[in-house]
Amino acid sequence: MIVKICGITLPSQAKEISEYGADYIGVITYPKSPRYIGIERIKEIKENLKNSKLVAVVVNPILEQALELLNIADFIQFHGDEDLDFVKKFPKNRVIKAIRVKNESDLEKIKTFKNEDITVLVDAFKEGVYGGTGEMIDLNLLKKITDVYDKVIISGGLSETNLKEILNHVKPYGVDASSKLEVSPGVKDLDKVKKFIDIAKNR
Ligand SMILES: O=C(O)c1ccccc1N[C@@H]1O[C@H](COP(=O)(O)O)[C@@H](O)[C@H]1O
Repeated sequence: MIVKICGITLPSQAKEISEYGADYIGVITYPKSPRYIGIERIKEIKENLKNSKLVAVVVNPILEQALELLNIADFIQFHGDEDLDFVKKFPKNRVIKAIRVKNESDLEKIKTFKNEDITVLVDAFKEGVYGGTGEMIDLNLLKKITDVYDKVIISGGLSETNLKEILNHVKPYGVDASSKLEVSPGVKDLDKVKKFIDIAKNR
């Protein structure tokens, strides 16, 4: 199972979390996020990754900017209102399409990307906030989602205190956490991060 730790802003923390075994390290390129970092800091973080892949999280990007990010990042995560036509302009094996889930009707959106073999990340929907909300998707809905598609990374309020229970109910393609593992926006609590990775890796 893929373990992604997102909202990383500090190269030193990227290094330590990568060395501890995170498969993916996520950075936020959305300027309105308190975890936003610019291209130079993204490059510094990339230089500090051991075996982890770098995921650049975007929200409704300009096409050229998003394509440029793929010169640095291994994956681009579309976390806004991007539709399938836009997402298909990118190599599908380097794309993660985030779907902010409100209710069961969003299963149709997930199937749309499943039909194109595009990896999906599900996050909790919150009006007016694109991500990093710390809010969870209902566990029964998460079960329905992971029954519909095997290439789903689950996110939204995941933490070292709730992950074990969640994994007793669902076996997702991956897990992704950010705000619940922080001491402040963009600054991770490394003990919490390590506990999260240990639980996800069942070690
Ligand atoms: O983290 C953010 O600030 C953010 C801003 C805009 C789009 C996505 C963002 N983060 C993504 O949201 C998930 C879930 O976050 P959380 O664990 O509930 O805090 C996070 O993993 C990022 O991929």
